[in-house]
Parts: sequence; structure tokens; C-alpha cells
Amino acid sequence: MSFVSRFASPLSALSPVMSRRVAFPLASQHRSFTKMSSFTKPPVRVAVTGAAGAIGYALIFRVASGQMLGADHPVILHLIEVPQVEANLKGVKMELDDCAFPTLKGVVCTSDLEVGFGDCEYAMLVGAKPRGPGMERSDLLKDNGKIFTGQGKALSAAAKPSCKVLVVGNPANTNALIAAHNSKNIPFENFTAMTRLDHNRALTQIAQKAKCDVEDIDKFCVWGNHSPTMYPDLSHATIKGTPAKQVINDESWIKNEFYPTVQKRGAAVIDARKASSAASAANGALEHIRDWALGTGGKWTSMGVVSDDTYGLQKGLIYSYPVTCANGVWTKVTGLPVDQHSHDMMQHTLNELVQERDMVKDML
Ligand SMILES: NC(=O)C1=CN([C@@H]2O[C@H](COP(=O)(O)OP(=O)(O)OC[C@H]3O[C@@H](n4cnc5c(N)ncnc54)[C@H](O)[C@@H]3O)[C@@H](O)[C@H]2O)C=CC1
Ligand SMILES: O=C([O-])CC(=O)C(=O)O
Repeated sequence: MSFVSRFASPLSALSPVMSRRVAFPLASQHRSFTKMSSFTKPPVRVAVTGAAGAIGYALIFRVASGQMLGADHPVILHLIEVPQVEANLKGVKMELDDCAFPTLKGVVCTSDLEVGFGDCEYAMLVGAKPRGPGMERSDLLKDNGKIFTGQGKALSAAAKPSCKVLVVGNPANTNALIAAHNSKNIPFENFTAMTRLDHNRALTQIAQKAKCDVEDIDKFCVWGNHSPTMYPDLSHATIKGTPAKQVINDESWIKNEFYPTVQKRGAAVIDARKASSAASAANGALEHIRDWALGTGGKWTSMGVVSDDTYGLQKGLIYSYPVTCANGVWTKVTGLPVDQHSHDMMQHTLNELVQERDMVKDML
């Protein structure tokens, strides 16, 4: 079952997949066509899985309002849920309608993956089981991993070949690896995992310790897995141009407070909130895609992207690196000096990703 409304595009603009599978309520198009006139850019299709879940609900209104791709860029949202929850999307769509966002040119609600990913230029793969207290994210691999084989295949069949994919569902890095392997028509480089939430968490910890603003911090990054083995690396970071370690001047804080606070922040939120991070995760997802699409202006951010053998790492995993983005392309920051401590931290998180990959070999 699928329902579609406020379509801005003429039917002829849709791929055969979309036009084959989706029924179009023509009467609902009138308002969208009227609104189209104020935009020069054509609407872009953005798919969000798990759209009725906690992160999905915190994310889609912001995407619809233009906070992700810009107030000048209209979007058509493709909301994807499991069949049992698909009916709830009707209520979500009603609320989206009730916001009257000028940038929102259509909403597709579906549990059919090929309809959901049809002609999409961005896919935000949020839908998956969250962990509960006492679990590690990798405990979710068995249940969640299989979601991403089907979603990889459906993306390959139905999305634009240039589709940019962000995996949020945990364990995000290895789920992104599974999706990338199952999606032959979309380049591996287009599959990314979210470590932006970890990056943002770290920025606030640093700013609070150094009594500076988050925007005073440059060249901070998170390496590796979105898990407690991640390496929040201060060794290249600066605060208003001065090395961050010099400003902080407290090695014990870095190792004994900063690292564990960032590495275990997800669990701390679960303990406090009795549910995993949702609004901050949605914010991280939005900023990940926003920066990938619109650029970082030379600033570093952290993204889980396909690994290579630089920095003594192994090829072919989804590993978080420092990146800059421009013209819709992410680029790893290369040539950084890596001291023994950083090397050990980077290898430790790499080893965990190798183990996770080995656990899902049959899905790759
Ligand atoms: N990478 C990161 O930094 C973070 C990742 N997460 C992860 O994000 C995921 C979602 O978290 P929440 O939204 O809080 O969970 P939630 O349980 O509130 O919502 C998940 C939604 O996904 C839907 N869903 C499940 N399987 C699906 C499928 N195959 N296709 C489409 N929809 C599907 C469910 O019906 C549900 O509505 C979890 O795996 C969580 O661990 C959460 C926070 C941060
Ligand atoms: O910890 C969790 O399970 C949710 C998550 O990934 C995070 O908040 O970083």
C-alpha cells in the first residue's frame, strides 16, 4: 500500500518504477503546481526509512522546512515504514500538510521499498531497532543487518544512481557496508554512516572544558566505528587557531573524561531518558546530509565513509574519517601525522569493524 499527495512533478518526470507502482490523486496536485512558481530549482526526492519512529519524527519536519537542503530547494518526502506501521504515516503526513511548508512539494508514504526509493537523490536509512539498556550497538547486528540487504537492493533498483545514502540505524557503519555491497548501481562512495552525532557531542564537551564557543573549534574528528571504540581525536584540533591540547592543558581529562564521555554518550542518554537519542540524532543526520550536499566551506567534519589503506587502515570498511565536503562530494583529509597513541586508537576501532564485517560476511 502507498499513498501520495501534493505531487509537484508531472507524471512524465517520474521513472518507470514510480509511474508503474504509484497511484496519483490528480486533484491534490493543484496546490503544489501553484507553489512551484516561487522556486527555480526542481524538487528533490528525499527518502527516510523509519519515518514514524522517534528519530524519523524529529527529522522529517526539519527536512520538509528546508533546513537540510536550503530554503530555496523544494523537496518531495518519501516516508518509508514497515507494513505494520505504515498506517501511522497517514497521521505524520497530515501534520506535514498542516505545517504548509513552502519547500514541501509532495509526500509519498509507503512500505514498498522500490516506491519509497523511487528516483530519490537522498536516502536516510533510519529505520531499525534501537538498543535498550545494557546492550551494545553490535548486539543489533543480527536483527538489523538483514534490513540493509533488502534496502541496498531496492536502492539499486529504484533510486537515482547518484543517490547519496546515509545510514543511521545501528550498528550504522556495518549496516552501511551491507547496503553498499547490495547496491550494485550506486557507487560505494555514496554509502555513508553517521558519526556526526559523536562529532557534535565532542564539540560541546571541548567547548565546555575550554570555555569557548563550538564554532571556535577546528580540525576535530572522530575516527572509526560509531561505538565505544571510536577515537575522538584532539591531536589536530585547534581552538581559535591554538592547538586544542595546549588550550585544554589537561591530558588526564582528555583520556579519562573526554574519551569515555563521547564514546559512551549514547548509553548515558539511554540511561537518563529511557530511550535512545532521537532529536540530537536527527540533528546529526540533517547536518551530515546538509554538509555533504552544500559543503563545509573547508571545515572538517566526521563521516563514516569507505576506508582505504592510508593511515595504516584496511580497505573496504565503513570507517569514520575527517572529511571536507564541496560540490556534493566528500573528501578525506589526508597526510595527517599519526602518533603512536592515535595509531593504537585508530587500529582498535578498526579491529572492531573487521570483526563486525566478519559477522555479516554472508550478507555482503
Ligand atoms: N548512528 C547514530 O548516531 C544513531 C543511531 N541510532 C539508531 O537509529 C535507529 C532508529 O532509532 P529510533 O528512531 O530511536 O527507533 P524507533 O524504534 O523509535 O523507530 C524506528 C522506526 O523504524 C521502523 N523500521 C524498522 N524496520 C524498518 C524497515 N525495515 N524499514 C523501514 N522502517 C523500519 C520502525 O517501525 C520504527 O518506526 C536505531 O537503530 C538506533 O539505534 C540512534 C541514535 C543515533
Ligand atoms: O546509543 C545508541 O544506541 C543510540 C546511538 O547510536 C547514539 O545515541 O549514539
